[in-house]
Amino acid sequence: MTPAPSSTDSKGMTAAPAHTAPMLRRMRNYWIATAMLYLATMGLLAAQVGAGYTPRGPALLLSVVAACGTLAFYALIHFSARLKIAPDMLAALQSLFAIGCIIAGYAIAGPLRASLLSMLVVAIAFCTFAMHPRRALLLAGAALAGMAGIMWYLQAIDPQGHPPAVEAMSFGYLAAALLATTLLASEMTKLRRRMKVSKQELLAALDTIRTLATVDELTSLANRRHMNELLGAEERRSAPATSCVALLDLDLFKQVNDQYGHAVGDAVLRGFAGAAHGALREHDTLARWGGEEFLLLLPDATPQAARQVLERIVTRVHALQIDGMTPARRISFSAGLAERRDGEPFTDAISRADKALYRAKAAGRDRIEVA
Ligand SMILES: Nc1nc2c(ncn2[C@@H]2O[C@H](COP(=O)(O)OP(=O)(O)OP(=O)(O)O)[C@@H](O)[C@H]2O)c(=O)[nH]1
Repeated sequence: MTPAPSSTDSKGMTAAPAHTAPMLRRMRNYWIATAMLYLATMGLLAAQVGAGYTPRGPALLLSVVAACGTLAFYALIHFSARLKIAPDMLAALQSLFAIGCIIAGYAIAGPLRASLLSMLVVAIAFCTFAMHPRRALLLAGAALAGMAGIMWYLQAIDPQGHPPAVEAMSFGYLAAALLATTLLASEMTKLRRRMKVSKQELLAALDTIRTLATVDELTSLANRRHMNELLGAEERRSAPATSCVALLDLDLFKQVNDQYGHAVGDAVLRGFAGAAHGALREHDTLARWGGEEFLLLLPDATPQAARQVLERIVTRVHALQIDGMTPARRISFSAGLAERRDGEPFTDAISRADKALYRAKAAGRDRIEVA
């Protein structure tokens, strides 16, 4: 039998799964396991025939039916997507076929028939893992009904060979084993589902943590921690290349807060981040370094190229219009730009950029100073 992988939503509902490549591979793997089980059973059946416990004709017929059915199911798995057979349905059909074979085996097994009951338990355990618990329960019911039918038939036509009391007690054992297997396996299924949901929740939490660890909440730019990681990675980069860093600081931002309120101040920070981000080259990174201060990393950039990027930012920031601020109030920033010297740690380059920024502020703001 081929377990049908299925997806479970947040409410625990099981959706019909699509025929994905890994799922087909899994179905084929289960098919191989099932085919080996059939092969082993046929070998045992042949041994029973050899020992004279089982009649040759019915045993041969059952073996042929089992082999043809197994091959037919391989083809059905292969073409299941094209034939639009849901994996769950395929698993149910395979289970029914296996149950049918086992019941027929029981009918012809003679004194060894009780051994076939254990195979039925295995088949039902497979079903419970493979499909929705309700469907597995139905199949277990069908298996029990089928066994009850064949046992009744056998004791009716051959009470000597199949004493009614023995058949009834065997049925009792079978019913108890199937019930226990179904309950245990459905508990396992519930456990697996819970683990799957927990795994999804953990992955979502990990995603949130990763975002919190790298992104500044207000501006959605890289945060200081992430920028430090990027600077470290850039320092470790083997290719000798010229990189630049720039510190950007909004001008007279305290006045914005005081005059328009903190919420407008926040909107200015977001507006600045969006405008600046749009002016960057593909591999540049702008991070919120602190309050209204930003650090720009420009890998593989000469000071001239870095300056061009900063000037693009200036143009965009000057054009910013923030809701709640008088249109005449222009947003501006000052910047200190420094080239990273060969092999120098970024902290040194940033420190020079900071001094250049200080000079830009001292010189009247709204300007770029190169270290
Ligand atoms: N709205 C808002 N304000 C912030 C945030 N972080 C820092 N600030 C404010 O930014 C202001 C920075 O003020 P200052 O350091 O005096 O600098 P400035 O007014 O920009 O003056 P210069 O840098 O000299 O041009 C302070 O009033 C901080 O409260 C924030 O997340 N949101």
